[in-house]
Amino acid sequence: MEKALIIALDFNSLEEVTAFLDQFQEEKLFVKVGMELFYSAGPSIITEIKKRGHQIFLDLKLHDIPNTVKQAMKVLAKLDVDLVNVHAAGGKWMMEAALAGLQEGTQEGKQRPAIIAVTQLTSTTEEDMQHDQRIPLTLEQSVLSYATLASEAGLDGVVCSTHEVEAIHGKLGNDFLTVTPGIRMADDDTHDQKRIATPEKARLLGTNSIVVGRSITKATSPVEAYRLVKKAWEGTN
Ligand SMILES: O=C(O)c1cc(=O)[nH]c(=O)n1[C@@H]1O[C@H](COP(=O)(O)O)[C@@H](O)[C@H]1O
Repeated sequence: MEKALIIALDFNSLEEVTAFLDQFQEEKLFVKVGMELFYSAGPSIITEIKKRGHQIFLDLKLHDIPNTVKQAMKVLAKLDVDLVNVHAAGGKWMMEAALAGLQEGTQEGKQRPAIIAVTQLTSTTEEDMQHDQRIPLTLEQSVLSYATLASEAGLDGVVCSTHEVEAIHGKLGNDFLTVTPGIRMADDDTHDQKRIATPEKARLLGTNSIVVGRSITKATSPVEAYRLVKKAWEGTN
């Protein structure tokens, strides 16, 4: 997967998505469809976005017993998406089953969507993790351990914060994808995100792709905000 700036389309209707995308005219984007949009608009939202030529990260963060995740992935493979995800906390068998389902569901001659595992959410601090999940490790150790499991299961990469990217690439190589949300420009509201970085910092740390939602979608001018983030991410400012 090419390095990308992925816009999180956290809207709840096709109308809102269309109004947002129309502002970008012919420009081809990489967008993320998450739970809010998928649950409200249904699978046809994927066809609508694809018709416009955009790439899609379908972020449903599957986490269930291996058979359930495998069968769900088989169904998702029929949708024309480029990237999907699961929670690494579901374990290695579950991740192997997710990959197998995706492979089985992908039509012959078509490319299988890339699959990555969420490690520790970017809204989680080390203290939260140790207290709520009872994991007696540093946050980086936990992320690295989940990333190693995901790699052993044959997945293409992980969702993590920029703070763990160097450790992951150091252990698992630069081809193992790191997709990092929690991206904010220096003056932006951080909202519920805890492990954050600017797009410049993400680039310098070697992140493969960044995910940006509210800093673009809630901006007064989303197109202008997108251009600023893109320049910083690509190092062309
Ligand atoms: O899997 C994700 O995309 C994800 C994982 C994670 O650890 N943190 C995280 O914020 N996300 C998603 O990335 C997006 C970030 O949105 P903003 O905080 O608005 O930029 C949201 O759609 C989240 O669901």
